[in-house]
Amino acid sequence: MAGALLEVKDLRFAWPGSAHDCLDIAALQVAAGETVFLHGPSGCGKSTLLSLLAGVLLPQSGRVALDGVDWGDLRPAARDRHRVDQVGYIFQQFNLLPYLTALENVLLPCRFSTRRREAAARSARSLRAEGQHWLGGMGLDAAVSDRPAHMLSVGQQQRVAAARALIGRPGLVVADEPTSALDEDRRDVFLDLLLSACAEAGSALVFVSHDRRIAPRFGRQVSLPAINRAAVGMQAVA
Ligand SMILES: Nc1ncnc2c1ncn2[C@@H]1O[C@H](COP(=O)(O)OP(=O)(O)OP(=O)(O)O)[C@@H](O)[C@H]1O
Repeated sequence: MAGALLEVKDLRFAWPGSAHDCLDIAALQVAAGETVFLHGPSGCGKSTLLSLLAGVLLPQSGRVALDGVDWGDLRPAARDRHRVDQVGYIFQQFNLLPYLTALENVLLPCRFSTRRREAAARSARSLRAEGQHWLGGMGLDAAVSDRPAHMLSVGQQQRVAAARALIGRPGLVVADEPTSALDEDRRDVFLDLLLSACAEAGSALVFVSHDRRIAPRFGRQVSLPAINRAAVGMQAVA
């Protein structure tokens, strides 16, 4: 894939103290703006792979490059900068700061990333307006934006986490099982909003879930056991 946004090549990763590789992936590429559904059974390494894609973990060998930059070539501070510039992360537990308001949570990446602050400032009259734009894009009205995160429902927190991932239009959004706490209707509404917001931002999306029913909503489906040479025998239960 020419000019892939995300490129994995000959990646091998073992958790410290483990005698076995958790992941051994010859190649995986994601194009700019592409939406990828990553699935596989519990424990097969989906969250570990997301951490490697986002430069939170480094492989023992091989290359993981985002926007042409190999995470392994960066010192820790530069890695943190590249991550906040280029990656929006939606965690399973959302990881909002509880005493900040919804809007303050959404604006956090702009505090730490000049690139995202400038991108946000180009798009709206003020950062506040841009934060509200992404909250609105995730179906949250202005009344929610000034409420502390700990006073929001689970569904609202999840939408705030998505708006925070999207502000400043990072190249890549990764989402780790963000729909696992939702019923089917709310899951579908959330996915509709997230997919349209990623399209508007021009962000690629790598979305992890056990729930294969939502797979057709994505541009591409990737079975982790199918591409992981360390996962002998896992494919049968994927
Ligand atoms: N911090 C850690 N230290 C050591 N081993 C870990 C750590 N985190 C995960 N593992 C191990 O790595 C393997 C892959 O775990 P991971 O959480 O990536 O799987 P997963 O596919 O995301 O699972 P699930 O669908 O249940 O969330 C598991 O065997 C797990 O025990």
